[in-house]
Amino acid sequence: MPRSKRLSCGVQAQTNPETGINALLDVAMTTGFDFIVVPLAHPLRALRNPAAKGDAAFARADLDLYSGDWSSSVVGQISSTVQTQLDSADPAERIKAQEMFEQDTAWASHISLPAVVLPLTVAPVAADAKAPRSIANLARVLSNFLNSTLSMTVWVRVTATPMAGEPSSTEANAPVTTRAQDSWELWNTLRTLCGYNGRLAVALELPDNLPSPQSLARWKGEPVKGLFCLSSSFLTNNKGFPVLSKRHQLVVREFLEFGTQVVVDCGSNQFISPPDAKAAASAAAQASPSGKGKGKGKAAQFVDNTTTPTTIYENHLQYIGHLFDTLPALDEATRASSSFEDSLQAPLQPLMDNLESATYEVFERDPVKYAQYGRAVELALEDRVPESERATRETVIMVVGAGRGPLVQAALEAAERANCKVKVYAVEKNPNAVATLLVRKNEEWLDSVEIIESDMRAWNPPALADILVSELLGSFGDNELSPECLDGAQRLLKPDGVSIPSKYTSYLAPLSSQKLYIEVRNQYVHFSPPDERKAFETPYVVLLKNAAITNPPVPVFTFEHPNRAAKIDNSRYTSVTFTAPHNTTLHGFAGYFDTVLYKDVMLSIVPDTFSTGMFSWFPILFPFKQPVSVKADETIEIHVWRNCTREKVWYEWTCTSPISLPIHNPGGRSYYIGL
Ligand SMILES: C[S@@+](CC[C@H](N)C(=O)[O-])C[C@H]1O[C@@H](n2cnc3c(N)ncnc32)[C@H](O)[C@@H]1O
Repeated sequence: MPRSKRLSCGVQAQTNPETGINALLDVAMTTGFDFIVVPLAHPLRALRNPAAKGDAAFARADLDLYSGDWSSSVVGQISSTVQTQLDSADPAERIKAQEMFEQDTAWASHISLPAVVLPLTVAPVAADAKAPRSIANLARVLSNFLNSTLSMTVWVRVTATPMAGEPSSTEANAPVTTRAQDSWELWNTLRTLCGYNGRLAVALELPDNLPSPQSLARWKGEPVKGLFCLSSSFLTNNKGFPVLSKRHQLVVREFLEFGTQVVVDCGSNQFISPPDAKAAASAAAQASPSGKGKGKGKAAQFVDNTTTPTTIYENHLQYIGHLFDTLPALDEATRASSSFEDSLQAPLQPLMDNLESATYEVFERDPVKYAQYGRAVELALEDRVPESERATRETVIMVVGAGRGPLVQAALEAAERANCKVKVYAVEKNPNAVATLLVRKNEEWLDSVEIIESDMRAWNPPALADILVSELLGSFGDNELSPECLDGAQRLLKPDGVSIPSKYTSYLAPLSSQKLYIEVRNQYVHFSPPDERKAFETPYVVLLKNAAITNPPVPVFTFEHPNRAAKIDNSRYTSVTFTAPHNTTLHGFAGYFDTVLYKDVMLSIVPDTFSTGMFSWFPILFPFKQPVSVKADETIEIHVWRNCTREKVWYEWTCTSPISLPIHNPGGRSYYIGL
């Protein structure tokens, strides 16, 4: 099945000062690239004096390209000297760097570029340095820019380096007086100083020598918009084509799955376009009917003064295209849910609210959930009724919270498979869903099913049930009040009756995600009146994509049914600890659940035991009000409470190590589930 997201690939190349940017863009577009990355400053005018009048000529003339090309096909690169000089000890150098930065960004805004690249070099620091190099002034100047523009994204270009404690590839040769800096740390500092601005993103450069998979995994929670592949990282295969090492391939594929744009960085090679580059480009376009560089078998053209360029790095582009095309096919579940990736949803409240038709329809498309329920009912019937009595003895099944009837249907089919005579009661409190149930009874189920419009906690049944089937589970297991509803409904069950599900457990894991932190912060507008505190004291259902889970999830709360305790107490409290595998910044924790329907028939959204193909539930996010910096090997301690009164259930949560945060949602002041 084809992927829905398309590949977007750019090229970073030098322009010929004589023929200019339009020739480069023509050749890049003819090759099939989507955009080019070029310095904002004109190559011949880069040595400039921004303070001097008339120096605006530093830039490329905006007349070189149509405005549509500037705004869709060009990413500008800010002068790389700026970032180091902005924090120079020399005030004159600092001021000049600020002027250059402002000149670059003002010009980029003038020509409406969609993004600019800000190189952030990771220079080695003195081995005895207490802190990495300062970037405070860079962050201040950058913040001022980000707060003054509404549309442009800044891609902070950093090389992927080993994390603290891991040897760097250059360390062997480096003088002992210096140590390598960690680019993730530098980025983490920069985005923190810039107040987590949503238009600040990462352009990650893959060095020829890749750091460990663990070092690279940290970028999973960061907004990596661009992945820069150096032309020097490409090897030549035995057919003469450029290919990447296995490890590079793996990393590029992972980022392609994220929808990251790839940029082939041609380094400092000069690509000299001929004076009639347009003619050459259109000739190339004719040779390649799609005009998208599909010509086969040509070696990448290194263009120099003596060669007529028609394409640049065509085979490199084809190779990236090949990596994209051979990504694993998306299964039905992934395709169905891809539009929900990293998008926050309020958890359902099926008890307090009446679900809509479209919500039921989404549930009913799940190919796994109902099959597992059917299997569980079938096994329970076989266990309860001796084979000789199955055709004659009527077994009572109650589906409580029947919705539009998929579990009723699954139970009937299970009974048929088990050759068992059953009477099914479908209990539902949503009158709109009951209307559908009645139609299905009249047209499909007839006398085998009775429809009861009632709250399951209030209905008085004509007979007790052998099997009580329900699906009242949320992403955190108990968060849609399955415990309270089933405790109220277990009167309907025979003393030896079976509840499906019989047990469910919630899990949590620490999470790092700039994207989700910013999304939560932006939620304040959805509260009336707008309220940032509420935004951070609300859990959200979210299909996690641009998020890094730092440690495997651990169990939190378990509920079992029926619950025959003399006094039922569904309040819970637990604290869980993790050891940070590396330096990171936490933005909350992810919640999951698994459930035992019957014996070994399970459903799970816990990553390690996930029920493949199921898409009824996404994880839940419990955000932290403020990012929490954690050092490798430090203890992360998270506390969660489930609180109950007669009217409502709510969670409170906090973190007490490595720092303490205020308790989130005390008394359920921002978020609760109504009973
Ligand atoms: C998550 S939906 C599941 C619906 C259906 N069983 C399915 O799998 O598609 C939960 C259903 O339980 C119903 N429900 C929740 N609490 C209930 C209660 N106390 N009594 C009766 N129905 C309830 C809701 O209206 C909703 O239709």
